[in-house]
Amino acid sequence: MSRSPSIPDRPHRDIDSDLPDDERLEALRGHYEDLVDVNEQLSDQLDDAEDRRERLREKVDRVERENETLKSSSLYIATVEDVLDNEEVIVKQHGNNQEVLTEVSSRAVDDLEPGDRVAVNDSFAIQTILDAETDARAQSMEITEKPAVAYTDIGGIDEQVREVREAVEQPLAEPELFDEVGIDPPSGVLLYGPPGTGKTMLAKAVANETDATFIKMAGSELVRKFIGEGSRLVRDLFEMARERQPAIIFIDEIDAIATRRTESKTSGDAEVQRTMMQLLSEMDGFEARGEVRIIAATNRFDMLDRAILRPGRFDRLIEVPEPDAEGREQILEIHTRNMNIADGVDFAALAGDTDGYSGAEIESLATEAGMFAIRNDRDEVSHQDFVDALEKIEEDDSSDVVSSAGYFYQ
Ligand SMILES: Nc1ncnc2c1ncn2[C@@H]1O[C@H](COP(=O)(O)OP(=O)(O)OP(=O)(O)O)[C@@H](O)[C@H]1O
Repeated sequence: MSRSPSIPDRPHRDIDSDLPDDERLEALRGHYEDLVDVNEQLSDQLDDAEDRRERLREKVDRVERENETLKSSSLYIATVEDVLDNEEVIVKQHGNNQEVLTEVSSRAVDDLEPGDRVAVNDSFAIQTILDAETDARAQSMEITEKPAVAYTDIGGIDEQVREVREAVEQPLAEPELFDEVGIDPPSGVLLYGPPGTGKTMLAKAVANETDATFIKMAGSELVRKFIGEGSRLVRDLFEMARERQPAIIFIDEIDAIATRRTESKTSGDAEVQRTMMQLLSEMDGFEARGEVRIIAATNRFDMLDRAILRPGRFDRLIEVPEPDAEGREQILEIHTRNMNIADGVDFAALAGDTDGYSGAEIESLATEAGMFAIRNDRDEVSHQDFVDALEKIEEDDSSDVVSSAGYFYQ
């Protein structure tokens, strides 16, 4: 706090009454000038004090108003859509989907990100950012405005890319085609196949190509991490997609919530069952020609409850298999695009040596080969680096088997 300025001393002069008249007059004039000086200083100080009082009064008014608003009104929940440069954000109120541009303080703007849930008052001023704990929804969903995956980043599954484009991209990009012909596009697309073959990539690539928001939820997390909240979160997932449409909902590991019904009736099973029923009812009430498309993925097709495969639900099944030799070569080329590759690296031969490798494993092979080059002080990756990397991966894999077997038999 600034200290008040000190009050100037009252000017004082002893004027000798015996002085000749002209000298006394001179002394009195000097005294008068001192008085005028002090008067000016005091009047400046008074102006300053009045300014300060005005500023304080404004501050008190503002705090009182904020206090009143907080006391008197309920707050509404909204989602931050966009944070602009000039301390403004766009929020969308839940329920009526009204989009509003609102100002925030420079302090608060740094804490806000698109996708955050906030509480706003009647005039849409943001009062609180709902933290992650209040907001399991934010934690359970991964929302990406524009995923950085293109179709050209996906190798070896051209046929699957074509099918997904037809079932997901076309209804979003050219809905009139379906209107004209008078058919509904597939409601949901189920990608199934071994881990690491590009299912998530495919879903992200369609979102990217169609400028749709990508909203991912992992089935396994719904049943393990957000126990008791599964069905609410599924409802939120669809609501979020409608708010942000065009959107692609991607439910990974759908088998975790859509397993075949077992005989056991534990409370955990009942909870999973409720989550699945919510998913089915969301899908049944869904506008097939709308701007939200649903993709799910599983590595355990055999375990799925057939109820989710009925027409109007996941009615387009696309198998994403492990890549064949040609596919592996393409994937190797994709993952070495930004690497400094020496002449003489034979991708076709490497593809032949990696039978049974998934796309994800081929990506690790490329990274491992790069590590060999670095270890040997080279900035170019040679064919031998790939061969060494392959050997290391196979060794690591076989020691994994030994250790897991050891653990199993303990
Ligand atoms: N067909 C592919 N082409 C290029 N890269 C691939 C391919 N498949 C997998 N990858 C690489 O592996 C990573 C993991 O792939 P992705 O997450 O799409 O697999 P997934 O099939 O969804 O696996 P999971 O079933 O384990 O979720 C990708 O980020 C990518 O780098």
